[in-house]
Amino acid sequence: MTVLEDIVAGVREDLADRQARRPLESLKEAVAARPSARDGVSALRGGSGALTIIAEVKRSSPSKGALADIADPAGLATEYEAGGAAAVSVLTERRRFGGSLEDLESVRETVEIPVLRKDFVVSPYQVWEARAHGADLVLLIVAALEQPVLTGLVERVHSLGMTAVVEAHDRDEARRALDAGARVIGINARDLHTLEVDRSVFPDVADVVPDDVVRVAESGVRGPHDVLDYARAGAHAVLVGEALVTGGNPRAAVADMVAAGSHPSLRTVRR
Ligand SMILES: O=P(O)(O)OC[C@@H](O)[C@@H](O)c1c[nH]c2ccccc12
Repeated sequence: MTVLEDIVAGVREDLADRQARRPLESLKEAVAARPSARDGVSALRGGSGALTIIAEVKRSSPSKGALADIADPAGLATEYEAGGAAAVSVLTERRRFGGSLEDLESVRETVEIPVLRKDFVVSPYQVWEARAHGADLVLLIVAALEQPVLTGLVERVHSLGMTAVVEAHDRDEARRALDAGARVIGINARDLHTLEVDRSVFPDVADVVPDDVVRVAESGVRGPHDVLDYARAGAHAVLVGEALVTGGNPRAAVADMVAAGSHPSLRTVRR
């Protein structure tokens, strides 16, 4: 079993428990009572042509173990927003990442910027759940999904007014993401089967993603230098977790990355 398969097996068990406790009808009622989702595409594209930052609330990871306690996820998200983040990503997977839907809910209640549910979504139930707890964007991982299921989930996310961030790790997966109707593609430098990070994945995969689709570079961003490299390689947005939760000053760390992403030298290379 690869790491990804192992994580998804655990996710399916937890999902079955939640489904047994709360019927889909109840989630649908909660969704109907919510204000509409915020526009994730506009937020990630930014206004001025500068690269945008998605800052992640991440307690632990399968590759590094515990990263940060994060007793107050909403407080952390507020720091991210103050630093200039365009969106907040909240890990909701419990077993390996220490997240929860309560984290998602509390972040959504606190910040004005769009919020991404980061999890291993395999069923429409989780999409309803995401919206019921306030998500504006939902991650879908190509490597974890058969093509018809992926397409169905993208449609469900969009039909609920949210934006799917469809994650790919190679060119074939990026083509599958486009075929499934993705308007935002996350290009993950980390291989979810082995957990290896390879920053050369982004330029290789970005090549098959047209300019009208938002390109998000994910994982392994250590600081402003990596942000600048990804911007030069054509990223519209960069998703950062570990470097922000372990650095001690999340607001300043985001602000430094935002500054790197608006560097004047980028104006000639980016659209
Ligand atoms: O902590 P990092 O290396 O900055 O990575 C953040 C994010 O890209 C990573 O958490 C991630 C990317 N894709 C995922 C899919 C599931 C869980 C987590 C992820």
